[in-house]
Order: sequence, then C-alpha cells, then structure tokens
Amino acid sequence: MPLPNDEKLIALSEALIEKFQAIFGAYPGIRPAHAKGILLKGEFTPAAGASTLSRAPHFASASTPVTVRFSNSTGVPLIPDNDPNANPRGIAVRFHLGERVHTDIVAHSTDGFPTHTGEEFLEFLQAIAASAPGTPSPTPVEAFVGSHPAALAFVQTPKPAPVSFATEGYFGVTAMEFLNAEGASQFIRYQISPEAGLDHLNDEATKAKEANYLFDEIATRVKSAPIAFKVKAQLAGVAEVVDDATIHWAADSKIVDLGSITLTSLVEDDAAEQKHTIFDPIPRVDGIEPSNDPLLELRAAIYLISGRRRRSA
Ligand code: HEM
Repeated sequence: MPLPNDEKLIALSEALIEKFQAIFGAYPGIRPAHAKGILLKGEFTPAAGASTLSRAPHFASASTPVTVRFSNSTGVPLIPDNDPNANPRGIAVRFHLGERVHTDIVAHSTDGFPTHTGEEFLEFLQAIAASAPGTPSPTPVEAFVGSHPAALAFVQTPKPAPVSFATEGYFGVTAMEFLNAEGASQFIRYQISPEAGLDHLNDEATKAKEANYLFDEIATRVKSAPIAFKVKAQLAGVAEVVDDATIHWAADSKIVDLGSITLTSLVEDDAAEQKHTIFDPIPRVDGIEPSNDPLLELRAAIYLISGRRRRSA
C-alpha cells in the first residue's frame, strides 16, 4: 500500500501518533492504539446476494481465508480487559485474496465516532491529555465535548464490556462505495455481528473479571468450537451523508447479509505476526471504493507509518 505524498496529511498523521504516545506511553514494536490484541484465522463464505452489490472477488469465490485481530482500545499494551477504557473493542479482518493480495475491514464496537476530521480528533486528544485528574472544571475535555455534540454523543454512548470478543458487535463506521458488475454504486457501512448473539457484562460483573479474561476466553473458545460472525452491509439511502463518520444513517436503513466469517484457530507465532501485520482502512480492491470520508485517507497513512515503525523496532 502506498504512503501518500501529501505533506499536511503526513504531518497530521505523525502528530496524532505522537499524541497517542504522550497519553498512553511509547512502546516500540506495539501499536499506539488498540495495542493489546490477538490474532485468529479461518475463512469467509459469501452470502448469495453479496455479489449483486459488489464485484469484489471475495463475494464471488466459494470461500476466502481470513485473519482477524481482536483488540482492546488504547495504546496501553497490558490494559486490563475489565478496564472501562478498554472499550470500544476492535476487530480487523484481512481477506487473503491471493499471494500478497488482500483487502481489510477495520471496525470497532461503538456505532459512531467522536469527530468528523483528523484535525478535530487531534484537538480532542490534546484536550484529553490536558485534563489529568485534579484539573479544575471545566477541564479542556469537558470544554471540547461541550462544544462538539458528536464527541459528547460518542462519549455518552454506553460501552459495556463484552462477555467475549465472540459476543461483541462491531461497526465499520466510515462508509464504503460498493460497485457491482454493471457499475451500479451503493454506499454501505459494515457491521460484523456475532452468531453467538450479543452478550455484555454489567459494571459489577466486569469489575469481578480477571485482567486477561477476554484474551483467555477467546483462546479457549476457538480451541473447543468455531467462532462465527455475520458480515453485513447497512445500505445508505440516496439522501444519506456518506463522508462523515459522526452522522448516523436512518435507524430503519436496510441491512443485508454479505456472508459469514468462521474462525477455527489461533495464529501461530502471534506476537511476530501482530508486529508484522499492518491493517489498511482503505479496501484497495476492485468493487469496493473508499468514500470521501476524510478519516479514511488519514487512517491509512497513520496505520502505515505506525506499522512500518513497529516492524523496524
Ligand atoms: C482520526 C481517527 C483515527 C485515528 C487517529 C486512529 C488511530 C489509530 C492508530 C494510531 C492505530 C494503530 C495502528 C497501527 O499501529 O497499526 C489504530 C488502530 C486501530 N483503529 Fe484507529 N484511528 C482512528 C479511527 C478509527 C475508527 C473510525 C475505527 C473503527 C471504525 C478505528 C479502529 C481501529 C482498530 C480496530 C485498530 C486496530 C487495528 C489492528 O488490529 O491492527 N480507528 N487507530
């Protein structure tokens, strides 16, 4: 994947990586966000209707090998799984289309995002960094959410800890444009829903859990039975805003099934593979184009810059 030569975008990407490290600490060789993770593998089988929406190859093949990384939020490598800041959880899915050819979905467990742009997200992180416990109220972060309704809505969205990574639902948030064989366009947002059903813990039950409960559970679960998710597309209506992750689409938007992910084992050499793997929020596959959401190009640059540093650490 290419690194863009837009100097402003690169400078913003570097500033964001530095801000994550200022808040969470710098850990060479580890992701500055979604630091604690685990890799599993399996396959994706498309649903019958998927190829009528997109001509992407994994919607036409009988099955495609996948690698999935589940993660906790924050750049703290050993964040306890029952720490409230470990939400939202992350999922990154890599579809292996051929020798060194792949396309990814990167999603998290809250349906939304606090800011429309990366510049605003940097301001949000700066406000968080300047609001250490003991800072007189209104703290910079209180002032930020007070003047940014989308950030307030995101902060106030309940984020309960899941019973398992396999009982959590995940949202792609940034829209993609599907193109089918006839060239017809449909904007969509991914949703990844657990076949085991959504299951979350209340605060008391979360506090009683062990620091590694989710990672221990998923490793045990996959050894005893396959773990399945449905990949779905929420379809944008014609009037829907498709370039702003803070704007929700109509609650009654049509949701269609794109296929199933079935995970059957852990990835051998997990630490080395996590270090090497760089997920890409831009699909870079025929049949799925990124929308004009400004977060996409920025995140692609950030994950690549950060991933290259991680590989060489
Ligand atoms: C301005 C917006 C964003 C910034 C600055 C940002 C920043 C980051 C960074 C620095 C990483 C570590 C990348 C690496 O070292 O490989 C990361 C990973 C991740 N982000 Fe974001 N992110 C943003 C938006 C989002 C959104 C909208 C989502 C979900 C829809 C998301 C989900 C994830 C996930 C799941 C990972 C872990 C990927 C993996 O397993 O390798 N991020 N993000």
